[in-house]
Amino acid sequence: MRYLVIRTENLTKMYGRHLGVRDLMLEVEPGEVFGFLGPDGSGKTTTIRLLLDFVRPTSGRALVLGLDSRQDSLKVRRQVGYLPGEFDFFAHQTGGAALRSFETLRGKLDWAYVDGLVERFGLDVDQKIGDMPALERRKVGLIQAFMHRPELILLDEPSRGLDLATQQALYQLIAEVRQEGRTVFLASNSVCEMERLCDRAAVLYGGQVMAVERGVHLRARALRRIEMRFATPVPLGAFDALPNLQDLHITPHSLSCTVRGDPDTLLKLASQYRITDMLSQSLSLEEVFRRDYGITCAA
Ligand SMILES: Nc1ncnc2c1ncn2[C@@H]1O[C@H](COP(=O)(O)OP(=O)(O)OP(=O)(O)O)[C@@H](O)[C@H]1O
Repeated sequence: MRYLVIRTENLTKMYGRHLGVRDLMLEVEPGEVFGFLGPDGSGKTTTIRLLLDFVRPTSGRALVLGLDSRQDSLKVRRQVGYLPGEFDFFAHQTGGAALRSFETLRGKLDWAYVDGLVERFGLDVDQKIGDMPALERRKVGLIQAFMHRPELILLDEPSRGLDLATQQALYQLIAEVRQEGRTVFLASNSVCEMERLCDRAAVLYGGQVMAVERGVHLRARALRRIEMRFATPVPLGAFDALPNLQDLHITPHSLSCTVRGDPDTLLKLASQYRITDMLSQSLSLEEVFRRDYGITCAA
């Protein structure tokens, strides 16, 4: 069987009668940045917690780094890097002491690498975590997720609460991890982040995967707003047969519509008439996903 960094087979979690996630069939390849895109409550955190055996599946199973997430949960937790949605551990310790504590969990660390991360994120390692502002606590969370150079890093809403400099440092780090052939699983509700960082993204909605898109092809779902003016009257039904038009509004001398994907057929048909003016404007991916899945772009 082909090696996958994450494989889930009909992974389902019910919280009593309340759905967490249903029938997830995820396949994450080595070396990719895999996005997990969905609005709040769609099941992103539940999925990550299932992968780490913090919650138990109702049915189905997950393999992480080739290990069964339940039977080998300790090995999985030791080997992966994980940024939880909220990082609130070691409140009584300084940032530096907390990072050292992770060595017992994860085995010998390369401290030159860890110190480099501390410097890049600008963390004050002498401050007690309990006294830190939320941003500094997030930095501790990020550093501990990357510090042991894991093969797989699970990030739950990593940009939440970050300032621009920290976000840039994070994006750079993710790019480096990818270059080294390691894998990142990134849960986020930001389409912008997905498009920017991910090789592929699964779109999660209501606990189910709606689609898996290549990052660059997130654009293939693109929507374009097109407006045209015509010198001579155009029959009102002239464009009715085109399947990829939405919001079509036509008068004898003008047309406005939203085109999904390639505008070629519209342009060929319209060119039968004399066009005096034209406007084409790409709608953002945010708008694309808002229309498709009701997802909004937070970043
Ligand atoms: N412990 C729990 N008990 C009952 N329902 C839960 C529990 N944890 C999560 N849920 C429900 O499962 C669904 C998925 O939640 P989950 O937190 O995984 O989504 P999410 O996409 O990570 O959203 P968020 O970003 O808001 O955490 C939601 O409807 C949520 O209310």
